[in-house]
Amino acid sequence: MMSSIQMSGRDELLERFLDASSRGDVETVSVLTSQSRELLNRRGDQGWTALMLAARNGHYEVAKVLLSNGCDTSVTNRSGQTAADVAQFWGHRHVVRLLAGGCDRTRDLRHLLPSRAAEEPDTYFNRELLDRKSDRRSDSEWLAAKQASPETVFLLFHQLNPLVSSRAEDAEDGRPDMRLCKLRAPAVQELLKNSDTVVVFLGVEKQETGDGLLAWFALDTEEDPTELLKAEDPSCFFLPGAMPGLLRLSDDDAGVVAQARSVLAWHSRYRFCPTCGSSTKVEDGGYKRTCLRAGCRSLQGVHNTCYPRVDPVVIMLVLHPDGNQCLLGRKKIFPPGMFSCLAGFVEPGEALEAAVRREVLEESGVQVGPVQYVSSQAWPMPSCLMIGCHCVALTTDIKVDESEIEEARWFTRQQVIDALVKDKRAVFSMPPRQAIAHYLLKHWTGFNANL
Ligand SMILES: NC(=O)C1=CN([C@@H]2O[C@H](COP(=O)(O)OP(=O)(O)OC[C@H]3O[C@@H](n4cnc5c(N)ncnc54)[C@H](OP(=O)(O)O)[C@@H]3O)[C@@H](O)[C@H]2O)C=CC1
Ligand SMILES: [Mg+2]
Ligand SMILES: [Mg+2]
Ligand SMILES: [Mg+2]
Ligand SMILES: [Zn+2]
Repeated sequence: MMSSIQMSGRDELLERFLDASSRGDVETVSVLTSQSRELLNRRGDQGWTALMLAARNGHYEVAKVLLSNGCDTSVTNRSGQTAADVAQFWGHRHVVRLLAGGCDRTRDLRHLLPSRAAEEPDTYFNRELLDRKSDRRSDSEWLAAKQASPETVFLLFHQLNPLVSSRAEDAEDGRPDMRLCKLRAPAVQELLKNSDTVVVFLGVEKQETGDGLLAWFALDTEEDPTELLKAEDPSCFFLPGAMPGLLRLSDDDAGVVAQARSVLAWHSRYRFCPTCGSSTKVEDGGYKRTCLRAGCRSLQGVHNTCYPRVDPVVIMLVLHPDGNQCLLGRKKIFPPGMFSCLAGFVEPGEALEAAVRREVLEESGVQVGPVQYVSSQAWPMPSCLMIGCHCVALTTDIKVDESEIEEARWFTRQQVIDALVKDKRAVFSMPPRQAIAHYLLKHWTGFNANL
């Protein structure tokens, strides 16, 4: 008898508590909460908690009192909805934001990520001019015949700098003003005779010509071949330095250079077997180096020492939780005034999302919540794959890692737009249009700006 009276007393208290929450009666909710904390997360007959009822009716102040008393935001009703889901469904955005601040912010912050672009961006270095024809790489007879063919195109590199000629007439701001020199077999005969010269098969032109498939190869020489090339176009020269020289090509040439330079750079650094130090032989049209020592471990099982390497790098535009600012940093080596996205190498045993969070925290002290992949870019310096992401910050205080970054700052959307259009009010300058950082910024501003 006693216990049933106690039970009904408790139920009555719960009824009053839920009713007050539902009506937005802050005072009653506060008083009852201080009397009995166990009411906070209890469900009523319908399976709803006080927080859900407050969320249903958009009672912000009630939700605040409940949260400040330690109410659990992860409790669900019979349909599996949290209070935040209820507030979201009924369109009470201020309550959604309040609840997101309490427990699972990730869900709400996701809304700040731009939606995917309708089309894949045609990013510099990504153009696939040639068909790589990887099935032909193991056909040494076919490759030899192609190398002897007078039609075949050879791209020459000297210490990884491509042979180019200048198109002075195009030397306007930002326009490509360098074109690759396409040599034919006689010009590279002497170099091909040298057994140290590595020749990489790049692929064939997508359009067939009269004699069938037109093949392209690339080779790199350590020795300066200028003497050998005297008979060729005297205006050709080796484009010095990776940056910014490699950004001066046409999109078609840049795509071929991305492929050729990365593979050639690998050959120049991996002459010997990385497992046992023995000599290696070049196979598969320059796409493989196999150890010559019988029994070497590199010849067994899955291994990554025989094939050209690619280093994944995450590059991310970090968005402020207010949705209107983004985090950019500058390295000492950047041109004055330029700020760009933070970036860093993915480490072994790390997912992309974890790499994004770690690198942003290391370089800026900012904690990152949701991460979204956007698009990628080959970056042949020497063989990075830039993996472009947008992500949203959970914290906003900046503490720069000075060994990597000189300065990092939040910039508003308007400031990014000013920099994009090179307005005179611009407070920083954009990374070059050829860099995926530029695209990540541009795509973000296009998201809901009335450009
Ligand atoms: N396309 C674009 O828009 C952009 C491209 N990038 C490219 O991204 C790459 C990486 O960015 P970054 O910020 O430098 O990277 P991190 O932030 O990871 O830091 C670079 C440091 O990591 C070390 N490091 C070098 N190579 C590797 C590797 N393979 N794996 C792990 N750590 C390594 C080096 O240290 P130590 O010198 O002490 O050995 C280097 O100074 C760069 O090559 C850069 O050119 C960067 C920004 C924009
Ligand atoms: Mg770093
Ligand atoms: Mg970095
Ligand atoms: Mg790093
Ligand atoms: Zn070996």
